[in-house]
Amino acid sequence: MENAVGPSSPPPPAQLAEVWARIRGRLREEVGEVEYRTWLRQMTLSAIQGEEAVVLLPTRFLRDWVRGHYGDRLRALWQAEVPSIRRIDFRVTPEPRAADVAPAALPATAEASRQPPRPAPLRAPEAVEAPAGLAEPLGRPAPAPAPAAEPRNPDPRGDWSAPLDPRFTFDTFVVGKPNEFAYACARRVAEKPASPGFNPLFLYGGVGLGKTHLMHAAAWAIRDSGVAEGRPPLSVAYMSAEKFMYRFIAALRSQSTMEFKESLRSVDVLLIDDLQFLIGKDNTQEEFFHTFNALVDAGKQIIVSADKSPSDLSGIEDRLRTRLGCGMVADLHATTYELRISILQAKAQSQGVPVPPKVMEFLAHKITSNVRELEGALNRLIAHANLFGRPVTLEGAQEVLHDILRAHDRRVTIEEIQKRVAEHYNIRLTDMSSPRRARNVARPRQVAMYLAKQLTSRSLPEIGRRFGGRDHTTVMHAVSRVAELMQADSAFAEDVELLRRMLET
Ligand SMILES: Nc1ncnc2c1ncn2[C@@H]1O[C@H](COP(=O)(O)OP(=O)(O)OP(=O)(O)O)[C@@H](O)[C@H]1O
Repeated sequence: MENAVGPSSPPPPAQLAEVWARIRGRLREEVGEVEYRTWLRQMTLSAIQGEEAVVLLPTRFLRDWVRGHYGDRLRALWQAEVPSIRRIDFRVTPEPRAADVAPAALPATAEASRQPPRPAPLRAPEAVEAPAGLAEPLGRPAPAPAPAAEPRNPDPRGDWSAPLDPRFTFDTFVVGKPNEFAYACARRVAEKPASPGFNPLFLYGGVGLGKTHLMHAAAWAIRDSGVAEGRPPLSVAYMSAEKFMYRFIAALRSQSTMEFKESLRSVDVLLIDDLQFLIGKDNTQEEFFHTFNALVDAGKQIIVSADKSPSDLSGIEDRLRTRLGCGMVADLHATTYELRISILQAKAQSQGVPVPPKVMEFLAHKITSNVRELEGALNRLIAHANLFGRPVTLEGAQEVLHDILRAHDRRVTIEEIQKRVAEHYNIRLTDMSSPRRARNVARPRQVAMYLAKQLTSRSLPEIGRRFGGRDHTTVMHAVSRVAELMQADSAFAEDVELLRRMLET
């Protein structure tokens, strides 16, 4: 469903750079800023060779780590964009970097000499910058896949499940008080899909608490439910609400809405993640509403996730809200200390690395915001221990995680930052999340985003969400713009520094 280019051939280089930027962006959103920066930032796309994407990493250690931990996910993301790509070949970047010299001049390192000659490297941007003059009301990148790059489902019963995350199964989900109800509902749906009272299953809760994990787990189970008896896997379509909107708009532009509708309505299970991003998009909501009805009427299961319950989602049409709430609504609560400990134990065990209980207690006390961050911190510790061949210790943890821990110690919330900045510039608090772009509102908003990045450990996507559902590229743009302005304008810099000091004390 997520395919952005034709199934048979890779796109031309310019489009490929965009595809790669999208894949990295998606990964960054999924793993969070800390994990992305630690492991994935230095990844470059070298070439497409037949069914393989060649991805370079600067060291052997990083290459092995990325291949082991993100290899399947990257392959799934590639396949969703370019179905002809079936494998990823992770290699170590030769010295000097292939970008700087012609392939013939590459030194014959043992690594390089085992590998086939490398076509000219493709350098993709780190992330898509926020386009100037954005037309889209919430400040996300304009939805503009060219008609030529339209998604096509080669086979309506084909493998829609490629974008499902192989790590997100029931087996790897740790159950505790805060999520046991949602877990039980997902299990029930997996056992008896589309039963009345459980269709749709609407999962909601704060950032990084396991909504996506649970919806994927249910989808995997439904998909493979008949396989043991020799039946083929069922078809599952998974996409974010944002992607649904992009695809729908692209289909409208290329006059292929019928195909879009038919292909979607032919799936057995439909998963829509982060439904809050459909807010205010009337046409898309209308289309979603019809797809929703068609699937439920045909006895297919729908699972939806959002950051709020149906009744609290503003900007959603009433009839859709009613439809969304008419199945089972289950929330995932903030984690407890006990659940965080259990999750850490399970994750450490699955990686086969001994982590002393003291370190787990320390992490569970310090990193309380969400599971994604907790997981990212643990992964970082384990990687450092592997890298230097040392055991994980409390002292080591304090050193390795000092940046994350510092941010958590300050305990400044994004809401406090927004409030302080709004007061300081004398604008309304609601303007922090409004679509207004007048300079007198937009600049303070950028300052607040900048401070949120500096003073909290929230990832860019999380910050974007708190500012009216904006995209992470908008936050990135705000952060660099404010930094630039601070360099150029000392009065502005003093102002921002003053705000920072007020918030820190
Ligand atoms: N109970 C749990 N057991 C094991 N892993 C968990 C649990 N809850 C969350 N995680 C892990 O935390 C990470 C974030 O979870 P997930 O992506 O499902 O969160 P989410 O609620 O969908 O977040 P978002 O609001 O950002 O979409 C994933 O790696 C997931 O596997």
